[in-house]
Amino acid sequence: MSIPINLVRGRGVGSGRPRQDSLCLRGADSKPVKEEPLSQARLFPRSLEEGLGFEYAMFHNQVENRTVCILQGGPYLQGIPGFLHGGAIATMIDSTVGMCAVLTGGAVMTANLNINFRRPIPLCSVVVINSQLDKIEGRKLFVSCNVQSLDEKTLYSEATSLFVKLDPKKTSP
Ligand SMILES: CCCCCCCC(=O)SCCNC(=O)CCNC(=O)[C@H](O)C(C)(C)COP(=O)(O)OP(=O)(O)OC[C@H]1O[C@@H](n2cnc3c(N)ncnc32)[C@H](O)[C@@H]1OP(=O)(O)O
Repeated sequence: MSIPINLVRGRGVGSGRPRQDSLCLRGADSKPVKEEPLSQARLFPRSLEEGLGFEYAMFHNQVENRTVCILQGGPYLQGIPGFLHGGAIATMIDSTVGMCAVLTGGAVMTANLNINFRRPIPLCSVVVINSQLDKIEGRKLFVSCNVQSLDEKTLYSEATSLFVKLDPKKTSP
């Protein structure tokens, strides 16, 4: 039986154009004091020049509630010389499990993200992030993932996450 795999979008999600609906946070307590668009705002993984940062494509399986990301981290994402920065890995893990949660549950936000970094990821290598929805409890979606080499011989990272569906009765971010 063939399983439908939907291409979410090549080279990241979103158009790459600046968003017009962001809020500006000002003041010592960082509370939003005035709503105004940030014309330069753009999706974080899309914020670096092509080929230098996050190069990725995501695929979502609606039947199995799984999202797969093929990722190549470019030279601007270096942490320890020759290897990807842990924050860059966390960004793409959050984005992949987030995509899985959004396509399953709609408007959600990351409430918790736990990552075990098992092996360093060589800069500019291609890795696969496999995520799946584990369970739903009320507004809570639990999504886990692993990061592996293309040949599946190397396990680079594992993560678990909790996403919470936004409550329309509460103030949305
Ligand atoms: C497509 C693109 C994908 C992009 C992916 C990237 C997504 C992101 O990075 S989002 C940015 C990072 N996340 C944030 O900034 C979120 C900040 N946190 C918040 O806004 C809120 O805490 C939010 C929305 C997560 C939950 O708030 P709220 O709706 O008030 O939920 P609340 O009523 O407190 O809790 C709901 C349930 O979740 C549980 N819960 C909430 N937070 C946590 C937590 N951190 N750990 C464990 N459980 C939690 C509560 O215990 C409660 O459980 P139960 O229903 O069993 O009693």
